Amino acid sequence: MLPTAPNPEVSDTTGDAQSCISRQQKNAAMDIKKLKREEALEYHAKGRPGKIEVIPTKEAKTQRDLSLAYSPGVAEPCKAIKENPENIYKYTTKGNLVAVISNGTAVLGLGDIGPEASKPVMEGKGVLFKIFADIDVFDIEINEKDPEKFVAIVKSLEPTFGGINLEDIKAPECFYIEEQLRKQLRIPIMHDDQHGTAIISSAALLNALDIQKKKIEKAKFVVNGAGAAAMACVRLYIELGAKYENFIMFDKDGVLHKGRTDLDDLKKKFAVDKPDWDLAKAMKDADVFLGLSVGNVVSKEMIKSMAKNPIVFAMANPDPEISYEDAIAVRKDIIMATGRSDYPNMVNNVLGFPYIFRGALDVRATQINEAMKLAAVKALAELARKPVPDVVNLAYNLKNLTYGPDYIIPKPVDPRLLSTVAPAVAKAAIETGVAQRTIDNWDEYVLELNKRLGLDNQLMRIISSKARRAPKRIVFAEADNLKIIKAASIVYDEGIGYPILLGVEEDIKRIAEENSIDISDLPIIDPRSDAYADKREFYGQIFFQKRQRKGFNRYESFKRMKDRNHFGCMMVETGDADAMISGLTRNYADAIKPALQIIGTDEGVKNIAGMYLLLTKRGPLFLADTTINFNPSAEELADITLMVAREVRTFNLTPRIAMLSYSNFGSSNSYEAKLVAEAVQIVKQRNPSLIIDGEMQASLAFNNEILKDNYPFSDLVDQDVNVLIFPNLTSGNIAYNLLKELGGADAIGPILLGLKKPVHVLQLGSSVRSIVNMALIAVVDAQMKCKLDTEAEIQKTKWWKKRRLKKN
Ligand SMILES: NC(=O)C1=CN([C@@H]2O[C@H](COP(=O)(O)OP(=O)(O)OC[C@H]3O[C@@H](n4cnc5c(N)ncnc54)[C@H](OP(=O)(O)O)[C@@H]3O)[C@@H](O)[C@H]2O)C=CC1
Ligand SMILES: CC(=O)C(=O)O
Ligand SMILES: [Mg+2]
Repeated sequence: MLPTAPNPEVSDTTGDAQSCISRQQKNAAMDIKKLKREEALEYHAKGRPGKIEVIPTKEAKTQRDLSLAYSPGVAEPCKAIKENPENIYKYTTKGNLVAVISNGTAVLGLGDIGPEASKPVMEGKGVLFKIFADIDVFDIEINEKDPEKFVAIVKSLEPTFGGINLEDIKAPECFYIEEQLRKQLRIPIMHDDQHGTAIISSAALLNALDIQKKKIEKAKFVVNGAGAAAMACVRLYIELGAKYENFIMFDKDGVLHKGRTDLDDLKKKFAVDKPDWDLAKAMKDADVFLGLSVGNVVSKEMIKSMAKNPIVFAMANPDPEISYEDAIAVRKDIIMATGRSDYPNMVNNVLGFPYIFRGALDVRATQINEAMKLAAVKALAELARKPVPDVVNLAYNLKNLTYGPDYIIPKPVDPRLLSTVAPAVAKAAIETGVAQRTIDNWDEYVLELNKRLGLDNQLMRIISSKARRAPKRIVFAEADNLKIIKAASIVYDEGIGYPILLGVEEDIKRIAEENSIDISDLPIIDPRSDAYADKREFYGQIFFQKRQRKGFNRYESFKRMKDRNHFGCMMVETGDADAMISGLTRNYADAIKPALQIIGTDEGVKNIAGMYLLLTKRGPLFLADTTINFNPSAEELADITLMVAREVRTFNLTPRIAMLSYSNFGSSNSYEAKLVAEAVQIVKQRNPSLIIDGEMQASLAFNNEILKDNYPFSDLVDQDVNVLIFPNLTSGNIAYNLLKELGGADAIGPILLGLKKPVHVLQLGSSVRSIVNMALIAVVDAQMKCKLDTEAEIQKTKWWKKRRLKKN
């Protein structure tokens, strides 16, 4: 059976906006839960072990570079800094470098697992600093529990860093450590588990109280955990108006009560006269539960007993005090948040530390003070009440995320976080006199912040969200290959598409089993088996009709259907699938032939072409033709350019095209140079509004100053070129491979342009990641090409939804 059977019983995720959000988010949660231990370990181990590396920012290639970077040149900045220590910010990385420092005594909710075992978390924080705020990080794990000695070690690191993020250090030592370092150092210090958590949860709390129509002064709080995070949260809530007497706190030995002799001074402040109270008793009629302790210590009954419209922040990581599902199952009127990214309302300090440090570093603040923290709270709370940009909805596969019970705090991928929170923090630092630098032009500062985020990250997010919004059925023609099986299972688990595996069932299942990959949900089709004789017959007939006067007789036509590439293409052609991916194990020309014979080119397209998308540091770059046309004529080159321009627009980008050659604007009279110039003219005639110029050398395309000075007439002056069209296949292919291998750019492709339906052919030996990327492109391509919003299309995918629901 082929996966075409629609199933009308399966209901779609419609309903009112709220239930739609919850449902979609829950499905996303199910996908993430499938993350296996092995996957997490493989992620960390593969390639260069760990998650971060150091990359030089200056050229260091020639003898002269080396003399500048190191001895003798390096002595000059040394002397300049000796003369004026402020110069350290001018000549070194200090101003953008933060230390993430831990002794491993309170790592997530895992407890005292030691400095070595804390390193993956600290590296992870480094990654988040970088991707969300462009801050560089050294993670430092220190084998020292004694607070005095720990302070001395960290203090000695001040010359290196612009700021220090203390992390996962247990209470009460963390209080003393932070206090001492704040007193002794002149750079911003923040214990993230205390203040990052307090800031984020305060913003979420203000919004949750607003939605639940509760007043902070009247709210009754139960706090489980009395450590670093819990104490800082409670203190900030009190600053925001909560009352001391409305808190009851628990540590691992039970309620903090006045009869206990083991309490430190801070805990004593929250001790109550209720020695016989347990968590269950305290939860009755409470308005707010705050969990910063360990996983699974709160029961459904406790949640049931809370006051009307309860607020539950179960923030222990990785497992919350009570699961999202259990909490919402017993209370319809609840606002529920966890520290996890896979449920609604992620209340996690990742929403704060990158932006708080960005703001503090940019004005060279000497500390992170209360005003800066409160500014961050306000900025975050207000941001959640504003309309959500499409890119956030897309990233979470949602239609319309709006302020309400399931959205009380911005999502971590929200690009506005950086440009909202960092300026708020920087302004507060300036106003309270702890900034050593000021910012005069705030608009310019916001532009600068946005630039730091980099377009390439966002582009992949957009593509992946677009794909996940309407997943399509993808045939993988070479499914007896481990890389394909791995990629197909990722495609399925991440909701990118619905893979169909072609090949011998036994072989595919064996490979999957040997490598512990769960493909039990994925249909396997063996085109050679008797079970598909009817399909072969049906496809063979169509193939024969298409090719009978093009060299194929009846016998050959039917025989071809045993070949997986032909069978897969026929599936796409007849609507039994939406896209095909092949080519991992075959040469490119062989893999592409069936697609041309069966699917053919789009209306008005004479020749197909191949394009690569390179994710470079300066943004996405599209290169064509890299795979198909050996020596295109001027007319053909123009066709290729127009196809590329169309495709680039599907990524929501404006194409800015440089037509490359070895000469600049007629500087050579050769046939090759003139051909490119002619192609430019043809394109300009056919689409006068396109931003395009040439013929030009590649270096000119990226050197605006030289272009402006020497060729001020060019359409590309002051344009960021993002498309390179090559004069022939040789140059295109060589350039793409060089950029990929030596330039370190991530490459996605080759993306086939001009076919009527999406078939994509991988390069021999592509990695799992590039296969998944290709699947993303194939799904987006299929969405454009098969009018996905028709009822028939929706019906086709329901078949799959039913499988997924059954499985989960
Ligand atoms: N979502 C987020 O952004 C964040 C979440 N967290 C999470 O909060 C938790 C605590 O972290 P942190 O404050 O840094 O760690 P600490 O070690 O400083 O504090 C842990 C606290 O939990 C208490 N505790 C342990 N077991 C229980 C229990 N069964 N019942 C009640 N209390 C218990 C401890 O009691 P005792 O004092 O007696 O030892 C201590 O007070 C972790 O799970 C962490 O992942 C932390 C920071 C941010
Ligand atoms: C999020 C975090 O910092 C923690 O769980 O410790
Ligand atoms: Mg932490």
